Amino acid sequence: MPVQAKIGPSILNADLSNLAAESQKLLDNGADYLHLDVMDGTFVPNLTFGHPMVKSLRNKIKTAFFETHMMVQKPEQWIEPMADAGVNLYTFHVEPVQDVVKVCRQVQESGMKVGLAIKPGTEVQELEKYVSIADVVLVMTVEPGFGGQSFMGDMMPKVKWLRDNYPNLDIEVDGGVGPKTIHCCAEAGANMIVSGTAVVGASDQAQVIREMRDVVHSYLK
Ligand SMILES: O=C(CO)[C@H](O)[C@H](O)COP(=O)(O)O
Ligand SMILES: [Fe+2]
Repeated sequence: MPVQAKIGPSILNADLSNLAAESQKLLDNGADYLHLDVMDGTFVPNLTFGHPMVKSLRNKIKTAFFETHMMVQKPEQWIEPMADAGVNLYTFHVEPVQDVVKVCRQVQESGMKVGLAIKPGTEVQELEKYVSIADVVLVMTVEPGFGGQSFMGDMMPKVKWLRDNYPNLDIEVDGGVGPKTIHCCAEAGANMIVSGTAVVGASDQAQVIREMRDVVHSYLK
């Protein structure tokens, strides 16, 4: 099936004390899914929230598609709690994991889709052996850990390599993506766009989301 253009705002830099309202606003403004950044203070030098928060959010927002971006040292540890919390797509980094295939299977057996993420320093070919089992691959365009960083355009060859080799793969980019950087992401072949600061901080969220989706759509064959 041909891939679709989807915009998934990251709530990392939103007002987390008001997460349900902030999330609902993003969805009302046209977000296709929510990207929830989970950090454990070990895999990355920052700490956010875990499954209790995601479960509370799910209790308020029943139907939206939730992705958790697991920036954690032991992704296998959080599969069951996140499935129970109502997560739809469990995206984890391959770097700290010994047996990526096994963790992918565990995620899928728990009822979630599985995404595989790579940090800027990781070769895209690392993903090649897992593409057939992954539902989504995520190419980080900043060093994971913090929102509001500058987009790394030199990650685009990874996206292009994936799109050239896997025309029907869901390819996600995350980090510093907004109206100024969406064109090169879309041209390289990304179709799932995570955008935090540029969307959350916009005076007209709906317009920014629509603009980015239109740009991605224009590059899809
Ligand atoms: O995974 C992340 C950081 O590790 C965030 O999803 C990402 O940084 C989004 O925020 P922004 O668009 O502000 O960069
Ligand atoms: Fe993220």
